[in-house]
Amino acid sequence: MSMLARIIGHMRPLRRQMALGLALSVTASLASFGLLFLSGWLLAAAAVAGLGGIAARNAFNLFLPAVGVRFFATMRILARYLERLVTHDATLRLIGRMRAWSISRLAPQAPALLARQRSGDMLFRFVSDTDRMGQFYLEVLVPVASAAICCVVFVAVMGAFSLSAALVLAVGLVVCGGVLPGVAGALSVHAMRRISRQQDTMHADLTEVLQGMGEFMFLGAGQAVQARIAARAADIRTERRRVALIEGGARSVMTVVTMTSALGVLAMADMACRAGALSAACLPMLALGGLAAFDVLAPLPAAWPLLGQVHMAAGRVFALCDTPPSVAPPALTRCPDDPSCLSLSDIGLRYPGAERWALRHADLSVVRGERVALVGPSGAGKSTLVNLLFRFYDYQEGTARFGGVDLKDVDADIMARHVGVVAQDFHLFQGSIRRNLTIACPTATEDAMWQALRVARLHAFVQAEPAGLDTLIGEGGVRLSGGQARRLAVAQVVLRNPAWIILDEPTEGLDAGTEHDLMTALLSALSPRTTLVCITHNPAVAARMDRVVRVEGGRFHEAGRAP
Ligand SMILES: Nc1ncnc2c1ncn2[C@@H]1O[C@H](COP(=O)(O)OP(=O)(O)OP(=O)(O)O)[C@@H](O)[C@H]1O
Repeated sequence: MSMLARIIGHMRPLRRQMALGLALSVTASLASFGLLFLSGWLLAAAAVAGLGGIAARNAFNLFLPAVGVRFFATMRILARYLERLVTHDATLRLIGRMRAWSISRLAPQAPALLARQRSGDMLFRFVSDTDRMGQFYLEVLVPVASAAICCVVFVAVMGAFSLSAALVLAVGLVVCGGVLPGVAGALSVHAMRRISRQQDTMHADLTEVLQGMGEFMFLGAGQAVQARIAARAADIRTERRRVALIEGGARSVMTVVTMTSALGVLAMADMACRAGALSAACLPMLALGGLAAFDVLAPLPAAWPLLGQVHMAAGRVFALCDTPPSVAPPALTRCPDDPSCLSLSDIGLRYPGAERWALRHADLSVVRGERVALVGPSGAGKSTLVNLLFRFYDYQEGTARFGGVDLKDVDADIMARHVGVVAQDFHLFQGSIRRNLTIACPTATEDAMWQALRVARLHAFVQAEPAGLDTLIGEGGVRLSGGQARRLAVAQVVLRNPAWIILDEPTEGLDAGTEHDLMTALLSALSPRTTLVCITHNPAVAARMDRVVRVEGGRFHEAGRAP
């Protein structure tokens, strides 16, 4: 299916509102035309009445065009206002729908998707590309469809007075509405593509710079990055200038064609008048109508290049959203019978595109209430256990059962209900400590929040802050130290009180005293039924667990049990 057909498919639920928007746009343009058309008649009527005295005044109906002019003037204002209201509302709804749809398609692909894509790129897809796809209705479909409908009406009205004038008008409208914008669009397509590509990369670069500003500075790469972004911005400016020149040129030629056509219409009407087929009073009416007809074409030079942009944006969004998720969703979702035991048997997991197996012939069994330390060299496959449990990546060999059901039948939402994780690269959200705790557990009371902070040994710090729970922690928790941020992540999990807790290096960045206090508070706060898996390089933390499992060569090796 073509890109535009797919966008139109997304517009289907809004079709009534969109059709109303188009109808209002057509009404406003017809009213505009009618206004000038009748104004010509009114001018002629006034002139005749002025020149001819009472007899002429009586012979010429001044009242009808005057009423018509007022009617069309009011109609134009009203229809234009309502059109803006309806079409903009429909566009915003369409953009909202496109965004919701793309998020629903992308969510099952994360985080495998993020391993392949730059986050700035993704942001651009969500914001600019979906915006542009929404503009298809407002800035392409409505102007083009409205122009096509109105032009047929204008030519028909003109034809009722003079066929030759209508023919001249039709030729002018086709040249201005079809040929010139089409040529301008074709000439600018290359520049538009380049702008789009450069913008894409620039947004991704900018996001990377904002996220890793410190690292760029440490690596002495700040100036090189700035220069790269400036070069892209300059390239975009040059291409924009080219597009503006092409569009400006098209508009200038359109003005010439408009004037020539209006003169042509006047000439044809004059000939008809001389031949006695038309009254002289109709001449100003047809001349002004001929001019007014071209107003409806004004948005078209911008609409064609935008169509190209919409096509590109839709291509990118659909390509991303159509990528099948790296892990197929369960055909039939099942809830674990007892969400506190895990059994892995002969598991083999290889990341997409990787040569090596992260886990191979791996067996592990963890039962309710156990406290297990996962230790082992860096890159051995410890954190891969989390990816496997949440099925961020699929395992290719063996069987895994969680709470008695096959892991392939449990989706990430159900897993999140039972398992709380503090990942190695945990993320805190912009805003306050309260907001971060509320995201983890929306129903948590203030007392529960303080209790969780106490277990995570963060309460003293939060109490000392003037804003307490409302202390702002900045983007990603930048206003917290590394150890404070990690303890807040631990507090989030404690607050959720899941049946399973997995902590990846929970004490990283903590001094020995705080580390000891945190583990003591955590172990005594957990219910004996809660299972705890601690991934750690710290022997002191491992020593506090019931069992130590060593991960090496992609396998789990029993390394000791507490007496
Ligand atoms: N998303 C990924 N895509 C491809 N390969 C990955 C990915 N995540 C991890 N790996 C690879 O899988 C192997 C196991 O990684 P894992 O993160 O499980 O190690 P780890 O034991 O937790 O290491 P560390 O103690 O350093 O955190 C490594 O060789 C790593 O390069």
